[in-house]
Amino acid sequence: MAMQAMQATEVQQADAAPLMALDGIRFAWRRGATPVLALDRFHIDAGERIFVSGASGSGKSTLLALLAGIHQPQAGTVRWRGASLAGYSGARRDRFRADHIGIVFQQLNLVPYLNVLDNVLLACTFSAARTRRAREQGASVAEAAGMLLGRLDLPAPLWKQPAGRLSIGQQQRVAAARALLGRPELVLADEPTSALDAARQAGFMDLLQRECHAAGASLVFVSHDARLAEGFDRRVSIDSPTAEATP
Ligand SMILES: Nc1ncnc2c1ncn2[C@@H]1O[C@H](COP(=O)(O)OP(=O)(O)OP(=O)(O)O)[C@@H](O)[C@H]1O
Repeated sequence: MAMQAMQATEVQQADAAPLMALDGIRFAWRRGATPVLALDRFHIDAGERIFVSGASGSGKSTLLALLAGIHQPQAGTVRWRGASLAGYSGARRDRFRADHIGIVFQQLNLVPYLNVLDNVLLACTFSAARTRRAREQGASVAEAAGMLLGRLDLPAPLWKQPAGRLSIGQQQRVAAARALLGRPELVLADEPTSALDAARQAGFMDLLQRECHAAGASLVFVSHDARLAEGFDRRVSIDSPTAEATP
């Protein structure tokens, strides 16, 4: 009975915890060097859309790498639904990322010689959980990918084209579809609009926010361009040395 009560309490705590919580974070590239990122508190609630601004070199990409479990801080805690990632091996962090996080990189990171559809399907290659959730979105993973591509204004005639032959704007939408396939709980975007003109930037921001909302995903979008912050639930600046990123 006592055990059942304890398990119930743990479940309640996990439910109450933010989706992701960074506390007391200090990250330096070399041991003993001055931290390039110092964040006292950065919490992400489920479904929340956060815009992170900061000057070039302020640590925005570093923050995303910590959220994605690519790097680990020298001090502080990174928790996912209340559970610390600190004891995870590299392989377990890779699996955690594949299962729960969609990433749109600054350089997009598409495989140029693979076709559009295969680039999107890569999201599920390393994750049974993403594959299962994608199948719930469509009759098959490929159908779910096609539905997403369609909603992102990439019609079927483009799907068999090598990704490297698409325009930058089209490639950005392919990268967004890959990040969203299989409904990850968290989407991270690292200045993916920097190569677009203002009108296309606005269009892409609308699409990304709309699709994250439809999937129930939280979104952390980093950019030095504060004009893109419209429509987000919260804005956070990481320019100050120990940014306090509370609502
Ligand atoms: N692999 C690395 N090794 C050593 N230092 C690095 C490495 N990557 C980034 N840095 C340094 O860490 C600091 C933060 O870099 P980061 O890329 O996180 O900043 P950013 O805010 O994303 O910049 P930008 O807006 O220009 O992309 C910078 O001083 C940068 O030079």
